Amino acid sequence: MSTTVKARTPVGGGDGGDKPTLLRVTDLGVHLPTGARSEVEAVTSVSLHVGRGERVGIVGESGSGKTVTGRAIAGLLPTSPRVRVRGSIAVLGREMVGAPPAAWDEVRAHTVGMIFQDPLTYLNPVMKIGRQVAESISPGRKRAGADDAVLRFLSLAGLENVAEVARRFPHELSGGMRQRVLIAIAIAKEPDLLVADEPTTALDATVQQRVLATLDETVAGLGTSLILISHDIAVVASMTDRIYVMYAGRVVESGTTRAVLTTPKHAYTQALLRSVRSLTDEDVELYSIPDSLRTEWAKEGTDHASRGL
Ligand SMILES: Nc1ncnc2c1ncn2[C@@H]1O[C@H](COP(=O)(O)OP(=O)(O)OP(=O)(O)O)[C@@H](O)[C@H]1O
Repeated sequence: MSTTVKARTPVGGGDGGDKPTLLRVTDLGVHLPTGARSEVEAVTSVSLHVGRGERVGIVGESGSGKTVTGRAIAGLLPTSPRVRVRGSIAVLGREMVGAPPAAWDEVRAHTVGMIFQDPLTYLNPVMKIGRQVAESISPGRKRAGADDAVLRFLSLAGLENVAEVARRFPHELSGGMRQRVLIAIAIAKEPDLLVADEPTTALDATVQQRVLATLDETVAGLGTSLILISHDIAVVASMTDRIYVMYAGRVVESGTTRAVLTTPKHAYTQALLRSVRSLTDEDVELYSIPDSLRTEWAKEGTDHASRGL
């Protein structure tokens, strides 16, 4: 267990149905080319929704289709004509499957932002941090004082000495600072929805906790909806209202975070929960796990591989 972020109290009635829908994905399928004549169906029949201000987790093991789902939602799948997307991705009611690149540019400029795992891949190595944040700020706000806004977003993303940070290049910052810069760049667009794909996986445990806490506070402060993608169910659990569990390209279980954690129905979810932890007292308190379930898990052991899953 690596996180000490406080357990999140679910919002509303739990299934998100009481929140105005910001994003509705229906029966999403994504085929990606893997060679000259081969392809993989990376995502099959995925349906999910996110309400305004809601936080949703997508969890599953490596290769289960989380990233492809997140990239599809942000319109960031590879651009090859051999990439086939079917089903529906409705952003604020607007259908985006089959939409032209300009429509996706507009959605990414105002509505959907994405934070990736590896900041160095996404930051421009030869551009100062301040300018990279400034380029994310909408033109109207820029006129109102670009420098102040840059410093404000860097500060909102949990960075200190922001004037100094703004003058630096990406390689002059630590991994945790770079990840915070990515958060600043993403929130500078003031999106309605942030898709954070394994935002802290590359960081060590202590930095991970701090960056997660910052992400938590930032989206709460701005009222931004969040899709948090992680292989680590503990990270997702502590930050989200609802969870979708993916396995082999499909959603195999979904529900409120509490329900999925305490009464997982699908064998894969049960295995995922067993595999991520030997429960400590802190976990039990953090996730409000009932004693009965703790005892049951303890009896079953933690090695899901031996169960052939
Ligand atoms: N650009 C790509 N081209 C071809 N196949 C891809 C591409 N990206 C992902 N895939 C395949 O799509 C499937 C789903 O991958 P995806 O990256 O979404 O999984 P994931 O759950 O995010 O895993 P991880 O946690 O390792 O990132 C896998 O079979 C993967 O090999």
